[in-house]
Amino acid sequence: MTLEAPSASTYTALLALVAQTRALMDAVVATGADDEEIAAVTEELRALTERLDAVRRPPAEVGEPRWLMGNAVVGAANPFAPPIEIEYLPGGGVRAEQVFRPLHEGPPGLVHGGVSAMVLDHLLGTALGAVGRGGLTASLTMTYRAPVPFGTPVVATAEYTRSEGRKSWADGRMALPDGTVLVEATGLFITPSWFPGEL
Ligand SMILES: CCCCCCCCCC(=O)SCCNC(=O)CCNC(=O)[C@H](O)C(C)(C)COP(=O)(O)OP(=O)(O)OC[C@H]1O[C@@H](n2cnc3c(N)ncnc32)[C@H](O)[C@@H]1OP(=O)(O)O
Repeated sequence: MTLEAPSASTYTALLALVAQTRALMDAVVATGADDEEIAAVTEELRALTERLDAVRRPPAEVGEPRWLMGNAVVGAANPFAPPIEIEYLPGGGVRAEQVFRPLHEGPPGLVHGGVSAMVLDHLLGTALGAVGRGGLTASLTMTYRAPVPFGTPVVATAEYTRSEGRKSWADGRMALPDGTVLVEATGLFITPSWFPGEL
């Protein structure tokens, strides 16, 4: 059985499910429960998974109202998404403030470099979308200057830099609130021929 696009009330219910699932994921990462308790919880989760998996919603199309709900960075319906809330800056560019969690760990106590790349990739793409230059990442170059901490706010920003035909570039970075730069990214995005004109 397949659902139509979720209604507003289903969407609200999904948000609650996702928030609870994020809490579950954090608990799984940190749990010190004994073997028996872990096995019992796993059995309950297996049953819950089967119930949710019994009905699937259709995949989203680019540009439809809820097309980013499953997105791994900003998706309201995706428990894996931190999620990042992106602010569009008046002078152009985008900004997101984020507190990463132990779920995003790479080296002990620090955020995984791939998570930083994922977040900055999305932010660069959003900065390009904001100026009508939406596209897919063709290359992404990361420079890691200092470890990204979790449990404390980190500020990510990005902006469009230039275009040549279907190719566009954007720069971005993650910094501590005092401006100390931790990670820098530059990306080339290409607008495929099938992309909608305005994103
Ligand atoms: C508002 C909401 C915003 C949401 C933001 C979302 C951000 C998330 C971004 C992503 O994560 S996207 C997912 C990861 N990326 C991909 O899956 C892309 C996979 N690759 C492709 O689909 C195609 O390779 C691509 C669309 C990027 C390019 O295919 P095309 O067939 O359009 O390229 P084509 O071969 O015609 O080349 C066009 C130009 O780009 C150049 N080019 C292509 N791929 C390149 C590459 N990888 N690196 C450098 N240059 C490249 C190519 O040389 C050429 O240059 P010139 O015009 O100067 O001759």
